[in-house]
Amino acid sequence: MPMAVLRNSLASISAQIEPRFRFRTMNIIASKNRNPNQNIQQKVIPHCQVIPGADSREINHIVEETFGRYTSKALKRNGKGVAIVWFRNDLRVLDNEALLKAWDSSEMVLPVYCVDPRHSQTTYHFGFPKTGALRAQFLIECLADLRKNLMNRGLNLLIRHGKPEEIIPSLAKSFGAHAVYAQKETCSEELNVERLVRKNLQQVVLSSQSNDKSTNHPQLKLIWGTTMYHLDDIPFDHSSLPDVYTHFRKSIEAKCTVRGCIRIPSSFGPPPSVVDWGSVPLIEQLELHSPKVSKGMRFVGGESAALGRVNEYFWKKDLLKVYKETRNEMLGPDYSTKFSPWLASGSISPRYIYEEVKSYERERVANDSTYWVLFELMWRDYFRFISLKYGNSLFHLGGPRKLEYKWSQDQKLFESWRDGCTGYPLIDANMKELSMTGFMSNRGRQIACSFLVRDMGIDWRMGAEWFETCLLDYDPCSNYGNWTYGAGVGNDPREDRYFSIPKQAQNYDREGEYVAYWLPQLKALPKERRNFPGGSYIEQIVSLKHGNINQNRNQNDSLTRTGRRNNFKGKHAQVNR
Ligand SMILES: Cc1cc2nc3c(=O)[nH]c(=O)nc-3n(C[C@H](O)[C@H](O)[C@H](O)COP(=O)(O)OP(=O)(O)OC[C@H]3O[C@@H](n4cnc5c(N)ncnc54)[C@H](O)[C@@H]3O)c2cc1C
Ligand SMILES: Nc1ncnc2c1ncn2[C@@H]1O[C@H](COP(=O)(O)OP(=O)(O)OP(=O)(O)O)[C@@H](O)[C@H]1O
Repeated sequence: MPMAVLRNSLASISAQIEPRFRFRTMNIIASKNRNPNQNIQQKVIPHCQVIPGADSREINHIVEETFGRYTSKALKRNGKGVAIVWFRNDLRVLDNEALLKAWDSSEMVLPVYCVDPRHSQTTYHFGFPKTGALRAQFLIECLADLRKNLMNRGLNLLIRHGKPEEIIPSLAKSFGAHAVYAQKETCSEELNVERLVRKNLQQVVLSSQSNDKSTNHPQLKLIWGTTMYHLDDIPFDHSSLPDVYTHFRKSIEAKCTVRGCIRIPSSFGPPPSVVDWGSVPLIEQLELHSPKVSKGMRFVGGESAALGRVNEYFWKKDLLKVYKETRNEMLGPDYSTKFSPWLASGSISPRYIYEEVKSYERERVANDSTYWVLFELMWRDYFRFISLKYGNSLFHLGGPRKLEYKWSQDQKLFESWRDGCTGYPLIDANMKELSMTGFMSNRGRQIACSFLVRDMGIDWRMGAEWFETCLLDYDPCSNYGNWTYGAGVGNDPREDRYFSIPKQAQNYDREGEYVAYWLPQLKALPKERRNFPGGSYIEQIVSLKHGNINQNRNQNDSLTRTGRRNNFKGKHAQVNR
């Protein structure tokens, strides 16, 4: 059928069908006109790409359609008085159980976000900024969007600057709130705040008409909400969680199902009467300078943008079906989903992504790629549950296995890594992308981690804390979990996960496009030399533990030992994860 006829007939069908399917059909029309791998193959990467790419009209349309799909008119609330929702890393309206429970248990919901000054302090050991400017900007956008989506559903967002343990109990007292609902966290910094909020709520005495004195303090109700599989559904107590990811995955796949996203009412209102709802903070109020992303990807914060990105990656560009083949690339928006910044801030629920994958499998295709996104989301779940099992040892030098290695804290080496001046283009390009955009591919993160800990022998916590500063998708469990894994102190069944730079460059940046994008001085070199520039680039700060880069231009996996550092025991296997 000629394309114009196909387009007309699809458009006329789409006019007669349900809005949800109409929207997707139009996307099929768009994607039928182009090669789905076009962006991946051409690799003409413009200077700065906004993610998602859709304009605000299109995003609003997606948000309206999606919210409509998850709205139920049959929901009725059953409570009395006021309940507070304390938003933390769950900055969304859809599939937010804390919000729904607060609505259900009250006549009025007060949604609150506390801009915690501790997030503007420094990381635990090495004193880097706790939140870099790029993530701060992303979070500011998340808050603005959350407020907008709450207002569209009859509420607002109260924004206060200060510690939750001071603000929340004081609001509970002023509004006579009987309960505070919030998403449960698992790491000690957040647990400490939960403990203090609960303690201070105990000091608040409500002038309740109830005779039952035990219910006279506002209750803190912590709701599980971060993972794809619910904590209550996994087939083991967290203390007996399998240490090895594959055992964990097989067990949950065999024994659990993912719960459906919850339905929401058409309005969460009315809101309580509030004199001043507070403004969304300006970046300067967080003592940071406004960041400008001039190159690479610029992620837009918020639930609306997150829904836009899911729509773009799955339906509009039709990229889900090739995810497994492209996910190890490093350049541009299309090789992987880029969902992580929104998942980390809770702007999107992993269960929503699960449901979209299942719809895609029904409506388009089910293959290894569609499964693999869920496989990766199970990694995310795994690290979250591992943090429950191992507590603070995830952050300790010896990791969950309490292994002792000799680590260096050489400042000069560390700074060359951090600033992207090691003399290894693949490392330098990745580190520049991280500091300029707040993002780095999974491939890049594994290589940069391996280089820091294995080639430089640097204390892995320095790398993890630098990632904590910079990453838009910083999540304590995924970040420290992956770092302990990469440093060989986590639960990796392989003894030594060494990533050889020559081999990684050959496999994942053969033409040197990635390094030339971030290090334009390499553009003039022949493609095959960009990753191996020799004297045309800055001097290498260390030699590689396995295989000198200059000797290995055409050699994939030389195991020449330089003997420079030998901090690790065990066999040095080179791996491709
Ligand atoms: C040293 C190191 C540090 C990391 N720190 C973080 C972090 O702080 N926050 C974070 O979200 N991810 C972290 N990751 C995991 C992974 O690199 C990112 O989740 C991924 O690159 C995000 O891009 P994406 O959304 O396009 O991923 P996709 O490839 O599209 O994967 C889909 C989703 O699966 C999840 N996922 C994929 N790989 C992993 C993984 N290895 N561990 C946990 N979840 C995964 C993410 O939620 C991701 O959004 C780290 C990995 C390494 C090696
Ligand atoms: N959300 C988080 N982000 C970053 N780091 C975190 C987070 N939660 C906890 N940590 C880290 O967990 C560690 C807790 O260390 P802390 O000293 O308080 O406890 P501990 O287990 O008693 O350690 P130690 O026995 O070494 O004193 C710190 O490194 C802290 O930064």
